[in-house]
Amino acid sequence: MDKEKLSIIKIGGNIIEDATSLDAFLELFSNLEGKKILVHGGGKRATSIASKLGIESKMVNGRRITDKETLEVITMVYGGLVNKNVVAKLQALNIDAIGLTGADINSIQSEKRPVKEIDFGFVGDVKKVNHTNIDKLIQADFTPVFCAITHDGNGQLLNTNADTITSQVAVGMSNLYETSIYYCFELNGVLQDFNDKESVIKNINTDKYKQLLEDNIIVDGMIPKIDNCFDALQNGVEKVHIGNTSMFTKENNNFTTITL
Ligand SMILES: Nc1ncnc2c1ncn2[C@@H]1O[C@H](COP(=O)(O)OP(=O)(O)O)[C@@H](O)[C@H]1O
Ligand SMILES: CC(=O)N[C@@H](CCC(=O)OP(=O)(O)O)C(=O)O
Repeated sequence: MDKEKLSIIKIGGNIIEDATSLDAFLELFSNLEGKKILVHGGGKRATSIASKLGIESKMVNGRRITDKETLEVITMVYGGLVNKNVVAKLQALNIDAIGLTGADINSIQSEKRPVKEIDFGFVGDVKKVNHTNIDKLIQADFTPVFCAITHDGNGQLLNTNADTITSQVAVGMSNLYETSIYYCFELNGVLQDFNDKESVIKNINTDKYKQLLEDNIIVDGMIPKIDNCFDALQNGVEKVHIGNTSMFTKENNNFTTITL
């Protein structure tokens, strides 16, 4: 029997910072048919609030060095401020959303990243997604909204990149569903020429990716994002797309699809 479809949609920090695009996105998300999960970032907001508190933010390879104080900030910002506002806005759109960290219903367990050349502090690498518990919420017609926080099973919260949460939750849920990932951000897709917002690369496979990296067309945060896409596809996820906030609507066919 064919598996039922499940869409896992991620919104990045730039969308969260722009109330108009966030509201427009949430409206489209609320109209999306079928079972769905939302994952949100919020790195920009964490950086600005940390700065107001006199805490400097340090990123290495797109990942936040998370000391004890920074962990407190990200817990308040991702788990509280951003997550609860998104949930409240979805409730206003008649979506019965439930906000979660990975500690809630033991949904995402991770392991503190081992210290090698860099000590990332309280950053977690995902070890186990509890697809059974997450599915209990979905089956009850709740819409899970995940923030970028996981736990280690021993009472420690850990900061985990929202793109990674997305791919790992999708991999876990692909035990039960035919899963598709939509990474939504402020651009139309992965661009061939960063100065031309219409130069969307329609398809990227492993060979094309190698070439784009060599040519320095894909840089910065896009590198770990696409690495997460390939990881998801290699581990059971059916489809992965990168595009703007309306990419999952029928009218929009201008986005990037990642294939192996
Ligand atoms: N070729 C490219 N096309 C589009 N974006 C790119 C490209 N190369 C690098 N990027 C960068 O990747 C960023 C998206 O990744 P990321 O920083 O993880 O953002 P988010 O978490 O908001 O999705 C874009 O804002 C852009 O600056
Ligand atoms: C470990 C790590 O780097 N975690 C990220 C989690 C938030 C995130 O991923 O937010 P965006 O999607 O908005 O970038 C961070 O603290 O920035």
